[in-house]
Amino acid sequence: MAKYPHVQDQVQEELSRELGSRQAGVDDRKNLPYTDAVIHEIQRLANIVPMAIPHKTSRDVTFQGYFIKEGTTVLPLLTSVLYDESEWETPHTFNPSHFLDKEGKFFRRDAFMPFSAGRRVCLGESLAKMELFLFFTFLLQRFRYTPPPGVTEDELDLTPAVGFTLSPSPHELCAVRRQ
Ligand code: HEM
Repeated sequence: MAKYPHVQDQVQEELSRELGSRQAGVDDRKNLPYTDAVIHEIQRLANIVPMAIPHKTSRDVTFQGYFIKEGTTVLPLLTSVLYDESEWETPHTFNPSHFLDKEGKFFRRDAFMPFSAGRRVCLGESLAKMELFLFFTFLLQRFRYTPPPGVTEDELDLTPAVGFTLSPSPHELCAVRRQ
């Protein structure tokens, strides 16, 4: 967020306008389209589970012209969908407009699948979405985030640490209490 101060301003403006000093509840999501779009865009670009979980075909299957034999290990590459250049206007750039229509209303995108898809989709999807919304709004209502003194936004290295998941590399950030 610190690298995108205008985004932080717009989220905080929407939170103040719609909620005043009241804390957001899960039902507020529909009244906070910009905030919702920002959370979705963070999840899309952060791509924290790039390879989902390995699966195995339970029978022979032909998928998009390719024959896949029963018992084949399949790794769904979620990155290929979340960064698909034919699906997203700016696939490699943070852009909440990916989830906003011309009137500024939130809209879903089929290519948004950080929780994967199908029968083995993440079981915790609803819980995780609820938690992300409540944590994010709670923190943005109370704090403004900036780079540490002496560091410019361009100097912040947001390159993730790569493992089974992509997670933020250790870095310092200031959380300044809002009035
Ligand atoms: C932002 C948070 C989360 C993300 C991005 C995420 C993403 C994923 C992904 C990509 C998979 C693999 C699905 C597949 O193999 O096709 C998965 C599986 C799973 N997730 Fe999550 N997850 C999150 C949070 C959670 C939470 C909070 C829980 C539980 C409370 C949870 C429980 C599970 C379980 C049980 C599976 C295995 C489902 C199965 O194999 O049938 N996840 N998750």
